[in-house]
Amino acid sequence: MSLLYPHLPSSSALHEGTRLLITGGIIEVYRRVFLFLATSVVDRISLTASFDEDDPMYNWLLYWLSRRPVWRQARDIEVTTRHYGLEADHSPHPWLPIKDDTRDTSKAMSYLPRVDKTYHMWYKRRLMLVNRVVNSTSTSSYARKSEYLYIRIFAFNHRILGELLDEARSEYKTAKENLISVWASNSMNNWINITSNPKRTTDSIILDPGVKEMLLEDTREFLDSQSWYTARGIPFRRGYLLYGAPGSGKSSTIQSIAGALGLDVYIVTLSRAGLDDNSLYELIGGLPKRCIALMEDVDAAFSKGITRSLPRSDDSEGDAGATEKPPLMELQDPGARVTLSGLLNALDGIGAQEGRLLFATTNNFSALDPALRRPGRMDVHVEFKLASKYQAKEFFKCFYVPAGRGADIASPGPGTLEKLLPGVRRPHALPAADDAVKGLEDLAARFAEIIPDRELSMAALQGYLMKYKIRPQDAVDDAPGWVKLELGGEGGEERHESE
Ligand SMILES: Nc1ncnc2c1ncn2[C@@H]1O[C@H](COP(=O)(O)OP(=O)(O)OP(=O)(O)O)[C@@H](O)[C@H]1O
Repeated sequence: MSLLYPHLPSSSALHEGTRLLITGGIIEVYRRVFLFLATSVVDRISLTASFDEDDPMYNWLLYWLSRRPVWRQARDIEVTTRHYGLEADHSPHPWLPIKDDTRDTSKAMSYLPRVDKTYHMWYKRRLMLVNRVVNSTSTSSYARKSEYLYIRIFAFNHRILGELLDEARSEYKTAKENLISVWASNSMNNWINITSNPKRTTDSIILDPGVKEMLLEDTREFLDSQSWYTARGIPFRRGYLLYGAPGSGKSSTIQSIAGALGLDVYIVTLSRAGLDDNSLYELIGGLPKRCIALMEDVDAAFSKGITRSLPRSDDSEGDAGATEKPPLMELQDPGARVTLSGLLNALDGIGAQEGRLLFATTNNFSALDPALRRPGRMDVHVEFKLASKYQAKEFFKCFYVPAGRGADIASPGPGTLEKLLPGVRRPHALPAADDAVKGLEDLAARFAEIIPDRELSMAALQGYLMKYKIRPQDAVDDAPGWVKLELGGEGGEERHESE
């Protein structure tokens, strides 16, 4: 002990040590209290909202963020070709140093907040913190990354957040005005925006007179009549079955209707691997309020065809049968397990989304189960046939004077007619607009005379005219030879000549 004694701290050193300890403790307590108070104050004067990437709002906000001037000064940013569902949006990006070339086929770029970094910016004179986070979930069977966006705004109430969301939504909607978004489901049963296409004008779809107008009027009227349906207790949904020849414009018509109504298209692929009755039910239940649900080639999803032998005259019986009998349909894809009754339930069961337009297409109408095509599920049936002479003529005109350019022909600027109708040989010199229109009319009429009625598809006509993009006269001159070839030689020619 006497040996240790000189190494023990003196009483004054002990005193100093204790003092230091207590002072440190007090400072730490103050620090914690300060932090606690600061956090409570910040929590009271700010609000935080989180957005999941699977939610459309996430895209609205990312698009809105990408167009803020804050990125001009930021030193740590993500440069991306992400398109937020606006792939075909070519509006110039305000803050990009590199100008997008519209002829460039590569994707447009934009700036974004980098993942796991917090950015400060001002919104309507309020401080706003933006943070993007990626969470990974992995189980033995799958690994998935999901992205979240956190926005903290210093404000006492939700008004400013509401204004921000409204602004983001309307900026996004404006950018999307001329586009339609196409959605499909992923293996996790979430709707993913796969692309967005420029709207196709209804003028560019050439159907028999009245068909397009009927479809447009019917869909518009349906969307405007929710209260009518509610008052009568009729489920507010409507199904359209477009059937007939391949390449006759079924899908294109649906696209143009979606554009005209401003609705997004949600593709339901019944043969998707891993899709079963429950997930189909869930998927259809997760459709937004107003949209077009599209089931293409609805018969082809089932390898044995929809051939249940039920009396066609009594569809209600067939309907009951659909739930009682085991389904006779099997899917081509062994991984997919949707049954007929599962499909019927998803279409009009309790979980079926109200307010949606369902479009189904098929090349084989008679292969569809009567229960699937009965009114209530498919209310409107439209047959798409091979091209008529009327369609051939109108399509020819539309092909050489794209929709919306008719006005240019009526009052052409310098050189417009040469550009629009480069190959039309007119009897009189340009720029006589009447002559140009007449020249095109004459060519279109000659073309329609050559095309046999209901023997070639519109897609085939389009494919042929594509070879004569700016040579309408040659397209007409060469048409007889092409028709002969298409219809299989002499027989084709005889058929044509006999008309
Ligand atoms: N009636 C039409 N009017 C204008 N273009 C058409 C028409 N029909 C077909 N086309 C053109 O032909 C191509 C194929 O058309 P679309 O895919 O709409 O046919 P579909 O009937 O859906 O074919 P499928 O049954 O094989 O899916 C499109 O590029 C489209 O522009």
